[in-house]
Amino acid sequence: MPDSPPATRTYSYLGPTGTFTEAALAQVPEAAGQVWKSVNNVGEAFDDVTSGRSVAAMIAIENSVEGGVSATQDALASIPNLRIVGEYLVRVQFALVARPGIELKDVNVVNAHPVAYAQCRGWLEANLPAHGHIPSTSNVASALALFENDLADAAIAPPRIVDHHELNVLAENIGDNQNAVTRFVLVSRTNRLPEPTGADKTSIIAELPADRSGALLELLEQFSTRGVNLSLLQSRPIGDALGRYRFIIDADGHILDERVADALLGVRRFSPRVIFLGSYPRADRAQVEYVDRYDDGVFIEARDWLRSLVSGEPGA
Ligand SMILES: O=C(O)C(=O)C[C@]1(C(=O)O)C=C[C@@H](O)C=C1
Repeated sequence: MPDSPPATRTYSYLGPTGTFTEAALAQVPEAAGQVWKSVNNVGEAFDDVTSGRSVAAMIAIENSVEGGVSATQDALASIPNLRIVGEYLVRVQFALVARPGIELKDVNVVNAHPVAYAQCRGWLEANLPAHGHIPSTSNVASALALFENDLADAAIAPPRIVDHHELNVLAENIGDNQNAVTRFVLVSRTNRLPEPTGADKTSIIAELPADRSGALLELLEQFSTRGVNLSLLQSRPIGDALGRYRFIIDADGHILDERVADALLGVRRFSPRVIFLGSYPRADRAQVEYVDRYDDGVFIEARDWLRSLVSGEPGA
């Protein structure tokens, strides 16, 4: 009997087609040929994953100019059983686009996704100092809205939008930093850990014990005393009272690396709430560097030594 074809899998992404999020999803080999579901916001993407409608969602988590995407970070802290299984980088460049007939001098109001708007603030202040801003759900939705209503005169959008829609570029490269990059994560409900590659990242969210002086230092010591480098440390308000924060942490290495596992045990002993978001290959595939005394073998040898002392092995 012939094998039945494998069931198609659905991946959610912030659409419509042409967004940077879609460009990030295009980097996922397993998503090729599967169903790509365009959603209007990050909440909808997470909902697709938790309900099982999608096997995974591609979500923007950090921009090199604007910083962390708070909607993503807060959702990861509040929705249980989510895992980051991959990381992808997309260079972001923006153009100011408008319908034919509109010139730069006619622009009073601009449609833009808030994260994109924040990355073009300098250009807007210099070139359209009196402009108004209407937030849109994505970089492509901003441009398409120009065909749906007259609320704005122009939109901030990816430059290639003009290949697919009747729009003109009023200004190219309006981002304040020409090297801007957005970091995306593929989020799923799986409990399976991606294999360690030697070029991995581990993401967690940890809260500090209340009213303890030096608590943040103690949290960071869990990593530094095991030779684990951090590539992200960001605070987000927990939201229930002033002065209460949780910390989003990206650590170099995989949970199956002894030094990372040991650091996580330390965090778990100390923090009232720790969320493990996943260990996954780094987008840049850069090998994690660490000094020899934090190698797996050193941890294993020390544990074996302790075990032999406890079990009373002769010569221990
Ligand atoms: O994917 C898109 O194009 C988006 O509109 C989303 C998004 C984001 O959420 O950060 C993605 C990349 C850019 O930095 C700005 C906006």
